[in-house]
Amino acid sequence: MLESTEVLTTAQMRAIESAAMATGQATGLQLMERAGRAVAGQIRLRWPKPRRVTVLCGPGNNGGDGYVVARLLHRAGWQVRVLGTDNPPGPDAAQMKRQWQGIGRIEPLTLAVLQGGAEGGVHVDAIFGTGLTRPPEGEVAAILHHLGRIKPPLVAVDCPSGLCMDSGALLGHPRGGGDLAPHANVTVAFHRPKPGHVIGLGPLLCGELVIADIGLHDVDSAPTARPAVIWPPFDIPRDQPDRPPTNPLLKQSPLHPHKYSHGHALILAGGPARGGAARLSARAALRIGAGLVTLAPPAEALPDHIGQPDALMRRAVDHELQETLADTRLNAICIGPGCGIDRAGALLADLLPARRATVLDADALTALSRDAALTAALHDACVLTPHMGEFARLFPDLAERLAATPSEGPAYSKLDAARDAAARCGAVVLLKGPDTVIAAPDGRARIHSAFDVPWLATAGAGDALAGMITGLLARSLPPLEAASLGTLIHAQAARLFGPGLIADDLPEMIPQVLRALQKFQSSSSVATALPMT
Ligand SMILES: NC(=O)C1=CN([C@@H]2O[C@H](COP(=O)(O)OP(=O)(O)OC[C@H]3O[C@@H](n4cnc5c(N)ncnc54)[C@H](O)[C@@H]3O)[C@@H](O)[C@H]2O)[C@@H](O)CC1
Ligand SMILES: Nc1ncnc2c1ncn2[C@@H]1O[C@H](COP(=O)(O)OP(=O)(O)O)[C@@H](O)[C@H]1O
Ligand SMILES: [K+]
Repeated sequence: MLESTEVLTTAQMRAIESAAMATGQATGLQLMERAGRAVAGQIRLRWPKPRRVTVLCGPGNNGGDGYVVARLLHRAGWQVRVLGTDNPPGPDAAQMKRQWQGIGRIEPLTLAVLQGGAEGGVHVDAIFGTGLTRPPEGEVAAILHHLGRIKPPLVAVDCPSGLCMDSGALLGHPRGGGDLAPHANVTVAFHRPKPGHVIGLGPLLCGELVIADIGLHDVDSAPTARPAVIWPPFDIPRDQPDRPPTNPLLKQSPLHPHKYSHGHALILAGGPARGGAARLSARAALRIGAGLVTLAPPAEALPDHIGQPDALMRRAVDHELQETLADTRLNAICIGPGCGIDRAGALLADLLPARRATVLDADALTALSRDAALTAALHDACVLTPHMGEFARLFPDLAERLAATPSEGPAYSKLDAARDAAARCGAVVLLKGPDTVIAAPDGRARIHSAFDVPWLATAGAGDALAGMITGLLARSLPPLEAASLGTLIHAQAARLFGPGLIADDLPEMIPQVLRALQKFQSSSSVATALPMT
């Protein structure tokens, strides 16, 4: 069972550590001992019988953790080999290094020495952690490349070395490239995950991520703008002022709720023979709990939409929306899926000034990217749901920064890009992918990691997501919450269905996800995470 948690940037983590030390909560040495103990403990949990281990120690405090791991595994009967850099480390790491030197020797951290040892055994990567500022080079780069090639059982201390923990990028490597970087079986990180553990290459390179408690809870008063991560498989964050929403099915606002108090979603569809995408959105909006859903194609395409589901209402909307929007009960609009770019542009010109809660997806995003006046009319009740291609059309400079090979840390991240985009356009931006980042204009952000459901990348999945978010907006959830909960339910629906999923299955899985959420909420008052099997 995983719980949602906050993600801290490396700067925030350093601030917390400094505060802990400054207030006398813990010394640096104690924190390092706890960090090393946590890693050694995880290793012994996985390999209970002592065996050979090679600990690779870098020049900073990450290396200091490595010397602690070496000492504790030696004490537990392991056959420990240590390779380390010969620089003078900071005082805490120096102390840990001396303690190890009282037990065993330190061989130079070079590829030749590493290859010269007996093969096999567990490897511990304690070369670089949060202090990585530039791409590894020379001997260290050669060692990391070698580890990526031979793939030994590898335990990473805080992160696989070379990974930028703020972005999930490998410094010095083109984005997305990392075939020969170390792939850890398990990464033991401290106190809280960092963005790089859950976005970019992080999930690929970290393996199983274990967050170890090193006693920093009492000083957790990090600076502002903390993103909350929403983990798979499913969870409800707690103790957070910006916690994701409670299940709208349980939200009984008026005394005698009726369908209109559950909102009325309008899904704007496109011309003849292109209505499938909008129907998927409409079905998802209905299933997620909008009181009413109206599908609105142009008159000539209305006949395309006869048939199931009967719960869906249909009405023709041709070129203008003002008359339709005069019905103020229409409180959430979805525009884009299968809409056609020209039609989306024309309708947006009416829609955006009305300042109704709106999801803009697909063709609506392309229309936006072609018309600066439309972009200027975006407002804080809008949710934009671009994939990376659409994002690049809307925010080319941000996409370019995100695509550039990072030469120094902290590298520009998907989290930075979504936040910058949201601040710039004044709307919630949901940047899709296996690592979906959702950001609000005020800097609040959520990461939803769905690397475990690659089958969600299927045609029409985005249309279903747009519909889910629209349905939640109709239920009066604020835009950031609707986008977050929609993303969560979307991925969980895919997870429950399993491989073989097509987008049509997603709306049909929603009841099962909602039932689990409802059961959890009625039994535990949002205090603990939902166990999902
Ligand atoms: N600060 C603390 O109190 C704690 C820190 N801990 C550990 O300390 C780590 C952070 O320690 P540091 O800040 O010392 O940083 P690191 O140990 O990650 O490495 C920083 C060192 O490497 C050098 N360096 C950076 N990039 C390099 C490159 N490409 N090539 C060669 N040298 C490079 C830096 O100049 C610095 O000397 C964490 O990841 C964690 O493992 C833990 O012990 C818990 C407590
Ligand atoms: N590798 C992946 N693993 C998990 N989810 C993914 C992956 N790639 C994409 N997704 C998700 O699948 C959905 C695809 O949406 P989108 O790209 O808009 O597709 P479409 O336009 O065909 O509907 C998004 O929710 C996205 O976050
Ligand atoms: K490391």
